[in-house]
Amino acid sequence: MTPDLQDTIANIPAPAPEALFRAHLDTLTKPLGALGRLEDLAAQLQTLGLTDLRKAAWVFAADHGIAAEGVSAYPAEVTRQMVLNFLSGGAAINVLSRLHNAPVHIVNAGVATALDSAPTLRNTPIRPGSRNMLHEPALSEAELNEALALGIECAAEASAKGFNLIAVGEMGIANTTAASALTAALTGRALYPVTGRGTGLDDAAHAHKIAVLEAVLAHHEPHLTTPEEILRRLGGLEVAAMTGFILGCASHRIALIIDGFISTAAAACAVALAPQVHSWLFAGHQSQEPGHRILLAHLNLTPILTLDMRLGEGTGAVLAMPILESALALYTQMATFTSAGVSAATAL
Ligand SMILES: Cc1cc2ncn([C@H]3O[C@H](COP(=O)(O)O)[C@@H](O)[C@H]3O)c2cc1C
Ligand SMILES: O=C(O)c1cccnc1
Repeated sequence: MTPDLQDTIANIPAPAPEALFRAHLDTLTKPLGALGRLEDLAAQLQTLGLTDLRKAAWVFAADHGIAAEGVSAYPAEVTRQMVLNFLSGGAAINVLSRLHNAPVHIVNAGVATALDSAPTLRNTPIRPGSRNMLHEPALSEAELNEALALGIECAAEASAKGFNLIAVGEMGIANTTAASALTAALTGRALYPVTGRGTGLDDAAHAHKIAVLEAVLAHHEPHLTTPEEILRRLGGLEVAAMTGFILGCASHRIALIIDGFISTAAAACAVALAPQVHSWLFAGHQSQEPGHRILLAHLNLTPILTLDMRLGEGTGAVLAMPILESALALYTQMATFTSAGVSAATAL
């Protein structure tokens, strides 16, 4: 672990105890517990000191060497094409980010073909896509450290801009394959239950994706002994950058809304490296990818939304923002039984 990463992890603050905030929720003019999960979300926001929400989305993009094995329904060049779409404002994440006032920041962590610079693009590719993990680790040690450092730098930038609630998204054709490999390695589950159809594989292509993943894990298995090795061998440039970003944000008191399968795989790596980062995480939604439900359960995170989405980009995370804002508004603005002169529960 680099000194930078060690410092970042050491600086992740502990949340405040929850009891006082739960007690306040119980004084509000509603039956005890009647706001359900909104009460959990409100209490968590309070423990993190988030009393007003300053939102943004960060989307990390990179290509994947494993795409050469035919594991995605779409060609690898879609990664770059979608980054251009993000920059011109036409992707789903752009629409939702505009609607919910969460400006999108795009990071090129390793798209294979060069991209021109643009004001909303951090254009710092580490290498032209990850290596093909069927034959070698996805990243060298130096590349892993660079990608983690890139994420930590982006977190410092987010903090300097004053954001305190950030949706974490990604773009990288074949990255559900990386997420499945990471999920199997981190949870100990078999590949079949954690491998889905990604962008829409048919039965034969899905079976091929699982066979490729079996070979990948067989190749790396003896070396998957630490979270860093798991991330380095089975991850990717945008996954490692997201891992660094999540750790960095938490160290700056920025809460994260994680998105779908890939973003959650990065969060799982972050938690494996630094369990205390967990307090800073919200799960925006549960995607259709079967491995996502398994990974969320492994992380003990309850998704805010279930909309049967399977997109990524940070879309499910941004969609959860109005729910978090609602939870906070209820917590701060509702009258109490005393202030409103409403009778409390009858003791039966
Ligand atoms: C047009 C298009 C837009 C996307 N936006 C996100 N993804 C999503 O699909 C990819 C992962 O699926 P797989 O592992 O099957 O390639 C990622 O890039 C992810 O963000 C997209 C995919 C496509 C085709
Ligand atoms: O769960 C996701 O985020 C996801 C699923 C399929 C394809 N891309 C992303």
